[in-house]
Amino acid sequence: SESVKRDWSIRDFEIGKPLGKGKFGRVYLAREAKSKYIVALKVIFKEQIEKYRLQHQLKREMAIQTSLRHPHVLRLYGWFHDAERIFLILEYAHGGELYGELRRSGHLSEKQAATYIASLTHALAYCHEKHVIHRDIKPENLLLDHEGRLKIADFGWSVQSKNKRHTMCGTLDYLAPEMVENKAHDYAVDNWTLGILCYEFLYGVPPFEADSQADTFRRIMKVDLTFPSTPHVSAEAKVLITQLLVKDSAKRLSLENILKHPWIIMNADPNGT
Ligand SMILES: Clc1cnc2c(Nc3ccc(N4CCOCC4)cc3)nc(-c3cccnc3)cn12
Repeated sequence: SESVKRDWSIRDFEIGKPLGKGKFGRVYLAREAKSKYIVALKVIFKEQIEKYRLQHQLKREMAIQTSLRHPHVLRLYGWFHDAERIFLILEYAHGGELYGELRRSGHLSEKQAATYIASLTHALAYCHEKHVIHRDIKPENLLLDHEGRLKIADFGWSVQSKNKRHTMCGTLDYLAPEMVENKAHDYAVDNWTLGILCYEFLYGVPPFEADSQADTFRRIMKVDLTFPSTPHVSAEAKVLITQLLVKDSAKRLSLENILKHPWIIMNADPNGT
C-alpha cells in the first residue's frame, strides 16, 4: 500500500495552512494527493541543520520516531528531501498543542491533569523499554488528537541510551538537577519532568519558574518546591509531585509506581481522553 512507499516527494502532497513554526522550520497541514490522507509536513532547512551541526541528531530523531509505535507517541510515517529542505511526514494531531489548552484554561482539572500524566507515563515506559530517553518533554512538545488524547511529538532531543548521557539540551524549567549540572544522567530525567508537568498542569506555571535562568537553576538545584494556596489542589496530587521532584534520581517514583499512585487511580480516565 502507499504507506510503505519509500520514495516520497513534494509532488505527492498538497500543502495546506502552516500549523506552527519550530526552531528549524515550519509545520504545515498537508494531504497526500492520491489517498487524500491528512498529515503534518515538517519542513526543515538543511542550511540551518548544517549551521548548528545537527545532522546526526536529526537522523537520530528520525530513526527513533520512525521505530516507535505507541498510541501516545506521534507517528513519523516517512521523510524525503530536496536540494535545500528535509521533509518529515508526521501524523496530524487534530487537537493542536496541549500548551494552547493549558494557556486558555489557566490550569487543568485534576482529572484532566491525571489523565495526561498517565498517558505520558505509559508512553515513557514504552520509550524506556526501547532504550529511548526523551529528555525534552515540555508542553510545547505535547499535542492532542481528535479525541483529545495526548501525543508526544518532537523527539529532537531524545537519545538511544546505551549508557549515561552528558549533552545539554532544552529550556531549564523542565531539566532535572543532574542535567542542569551537566552530569551523567539516565532515564530518571523523564520521571523528574513528569513531576514538573504535573505541577504545571495543576497550577498553570512550572514549579521552579523565576525571573532569570540563574534563579531557575538555583531553585532546581535546591528543589525549592512550594505549593500556592490557589488553585485548590488535592493532597494526593502534591504527594505525587513531591515523590517525583527528588534530587537523587534513584529515589524518584518509578513509572510503574506512578500508574499505581492513588491520585492517578482516582483521577485518570482509563481511555486517555
Ligand atoms: Cl507535528 C504536528 C502534527 N499536528 C500538529 C499540529 N496540529 C494542529 C491542529 C489543530 C490546530 N488548531 C486547531 C483549531 O484552533 C487553532 C489551532 C493547530 C495545530 N500543530 C503543530 C504545531 C502547532 C504549533 C506550533 N508548532 C507545531 C504540529 N503538529
